[in-house]
Amino acid sequence: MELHILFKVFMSIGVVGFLGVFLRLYHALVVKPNRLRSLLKKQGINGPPQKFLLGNILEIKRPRAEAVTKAATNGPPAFHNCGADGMYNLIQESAATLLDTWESIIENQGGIAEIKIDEHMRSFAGDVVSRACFGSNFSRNKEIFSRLRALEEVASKAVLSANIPGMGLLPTKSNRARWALEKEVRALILKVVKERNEVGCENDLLQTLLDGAKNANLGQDSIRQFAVDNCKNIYQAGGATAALATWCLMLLASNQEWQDRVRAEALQVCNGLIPNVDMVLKMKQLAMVIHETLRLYPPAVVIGREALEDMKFGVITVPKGVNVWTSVTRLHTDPKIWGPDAYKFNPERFANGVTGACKQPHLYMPFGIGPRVCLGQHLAQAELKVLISLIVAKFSFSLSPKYVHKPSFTMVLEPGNGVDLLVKKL
Ligand code: HEM
Repeated sequence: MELHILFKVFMSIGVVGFLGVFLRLYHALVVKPNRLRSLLKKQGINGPPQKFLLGNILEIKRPRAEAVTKAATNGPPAFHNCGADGMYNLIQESAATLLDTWESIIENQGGIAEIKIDEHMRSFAGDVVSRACFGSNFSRNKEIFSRLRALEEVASKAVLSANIPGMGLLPTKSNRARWALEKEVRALILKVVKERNEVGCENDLLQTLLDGAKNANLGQDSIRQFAVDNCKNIYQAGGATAALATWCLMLLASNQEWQDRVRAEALQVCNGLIPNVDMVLKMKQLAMVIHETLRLYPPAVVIGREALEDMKFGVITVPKGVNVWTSVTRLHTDPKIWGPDAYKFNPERFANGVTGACKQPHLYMPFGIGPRVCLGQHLAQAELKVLISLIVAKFSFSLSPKYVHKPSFTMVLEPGNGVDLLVKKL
């Protein structure tokens, strides 16, 4: 082909590409914000609505298989074919690794050790979620966790610029890093899926998800997207459980009275045995502490829904296609709902469950609400109960003077500077 023709072809591709990028930016920067602003102005709204019960019409577009919904309501055993006792054994095995590590650190440091607990909690929660939900292929799971963690860090920085429309589309350094990581995570997850399809059936959550996608009458691309989205969700959920465990230990470290109460209960109920389902159900003080931790430091700070049709919330009209976000932290710390001590750590408020603790129990939503409520809520709470009861039975701990209170939002609400504890063996 002649040189000048080649030149013309390249020029036309360039012009079309440039026009495409320009139109996308114009829509994101000018058309969309103006349309939303005028809609909200018409309704006299200055900020997003904060308090309402999320209805069924506001939905997440991602499909959820029926079998997966069953897993959400049935509790931990539905994740794997090992039964309730097997699931508790699995959690206990992961916790044992953490306890052994702490014991040897304490021994090496002469009886009392300063431990930054965040990474330990992440390994524990990651270990449980991989084994409970994805069965085999542990090393690949580890790789996915580490890439997702990197993705969370990049994405959390992008949150700062998320309010500038169109920023997510520009090939900035952080956007390029995010796109590359997203591509990598997607490829890794699809590899896990492919390997599973080749190996055949197992009886775990991954299998439930894949069967659910196949039975949902979706096209090939949607099946792959369904698998990637749901697997990503579950891997990231390990991070939420780790954050919850970290906050819970921070609160027990700074509230010695509650640490003593939880320890006395764990020693009395478990009597040196590995906690099982019945024992965990008996630990009421621990349940109260976990509820209070989830109230003050809910790892998922917002719940989002998309309006699938125009709808009304009281005086507010939500047009089809608009995403609505509810601030969980705001609902959980509103003195009108929780009383004047709303910001105080007071697990006693949950002595009679959630209904006894607040005037409108549906506004307590650490695991979300409605048909898309968290799939792993029972697993996460079981994990935490087993881990904390084993820790308090073996160690006493207080906050290190190094600790700086800095709740930060990455993909979940985490202690921004980590949590350093002074730990000694009992
Ligand atoms: C402390 C730990 C956890 C917290 C605070 C948490 C919180 C949440 C929240 C707020 C949602 C959104 C619910 C809604 O939109 O109404 C959610 C969804 C979800 N969670 Fe969790 N989660 C945790 C642990 C887990 C674990 C361990 C798993 C894995 C087994 C898991 C799996 C999921 C899945 C698959 C969804 C999506 C459900 C759907 O879209 O249908 N979560 N979680």
